[in-house]
Amino acid sequence: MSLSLPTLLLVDLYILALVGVLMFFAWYGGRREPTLGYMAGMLLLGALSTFLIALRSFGLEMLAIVAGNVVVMLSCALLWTSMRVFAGRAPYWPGVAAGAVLWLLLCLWPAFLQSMVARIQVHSALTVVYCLLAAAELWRSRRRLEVPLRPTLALLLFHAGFYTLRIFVDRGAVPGEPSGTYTTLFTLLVFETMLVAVGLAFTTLTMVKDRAELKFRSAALSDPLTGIGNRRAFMDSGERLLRLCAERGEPVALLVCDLDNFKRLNDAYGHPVGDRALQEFSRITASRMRRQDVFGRIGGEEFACLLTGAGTEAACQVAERIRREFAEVPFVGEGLLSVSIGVATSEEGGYELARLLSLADQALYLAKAKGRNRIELSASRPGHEGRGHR
Ligand SMILES: Nc1nc2c(ncn2[C@@H]2O[C@H](COP(=O)(O)OP(=O)(O)OP(=O)(O)O)[C@@H](O)[C@H]2O)c(=O)[nH]1
Repeated sequence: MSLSLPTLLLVDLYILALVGVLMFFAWYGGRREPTLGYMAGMLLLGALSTFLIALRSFGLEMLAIVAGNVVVMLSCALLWTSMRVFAGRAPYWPGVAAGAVLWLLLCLWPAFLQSMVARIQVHSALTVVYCLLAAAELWRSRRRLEVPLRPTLALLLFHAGFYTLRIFVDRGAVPGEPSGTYTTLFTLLVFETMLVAVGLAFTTLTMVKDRAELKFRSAALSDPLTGIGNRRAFMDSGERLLRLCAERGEPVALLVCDLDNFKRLNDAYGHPVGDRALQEFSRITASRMRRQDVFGRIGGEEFACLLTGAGTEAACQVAERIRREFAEVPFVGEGLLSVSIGVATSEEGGYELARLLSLADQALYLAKAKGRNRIELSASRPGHEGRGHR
């Protein structure tokens, strides 16, 4: 099977323009994610460069060599910029222009213009540099980005490798010799570049979509005021943790914490002060949690903590530290800040979250009834009276 170069150039032009336009609409019609905007620019400039390079067959050699390659360099630079903005950095415009400017300057030098090998080597080297820069942008931010980057990185490195090979292999069309080898190489090059560009468009779109989903998911699970998990997050993670602990036979304790007289605090000092109290409580309690524990805001001024490996005594110690530390926070309206905590453990409630919550709620109710700013244990065990701690 043989591929005719003019046909391939036509297909290349059509595909890059089509994917570029689709990418443009993905950017324009969506949330104007800049990564997609630069990627659309990369594809549309790619299509334009194919058009300019194809003009060579119509005798417009200089236009193809000078303008065609300037556009290629700008297209590569936009690929790098697309990855750069995805990684959260601003575009670096001198870097974007550098490849195109260098090409233009070299074209002022007749020896360069006349040497096909030199042109191939410079063109390939600049392509490799932009691809490696794009890959480096993703690689340096790989931990922060939290979405799969491997397909994009693989395509960038494959393309960089392909063009590195070209530097050593492609000698261009040798005058006086049949141009068969050069044409085959060039055809392969156009084909590879087209596939990589389309592949990158697809993987970039996927990365952007994955990140948006991640953002929505974490927004749906976190409480914007305190930054900790909300009720849904607590219930989801709590159920998971309880299943794990049940399998291991590990004890678990649940603390349900409710700030005291919170309505009075709000009424006396205003909601912003109430909000600060909630933030302060979250900060103190979060600092008492271990990595495997689950902590969340399950209601307006109600919080819950699931403590792994904790029996009654350990749970009461943690609860008492939280209660004391919160009561000692220097705050407006001295004497107003306090918390009541109800404690239930897997010993009496088993590993069912709803049951543990109900037992801890009963204990909390007892704590409120006994004057607030105290800790009460669930009284569900036979012969066990709710015990107050203060
Ligand atoms: N500032 C602020 N207030 C909130 C928020 N969510 C709920 N509240 C308030 O918390 C108060 C809860 O009041 P109550 O349920 O009567 O509880 P309380 O005043 O703490 O009384 P006890 O629990 O019995 O000590 C209400 O006034 C709510 O408006 C919030 O995000 N910010």
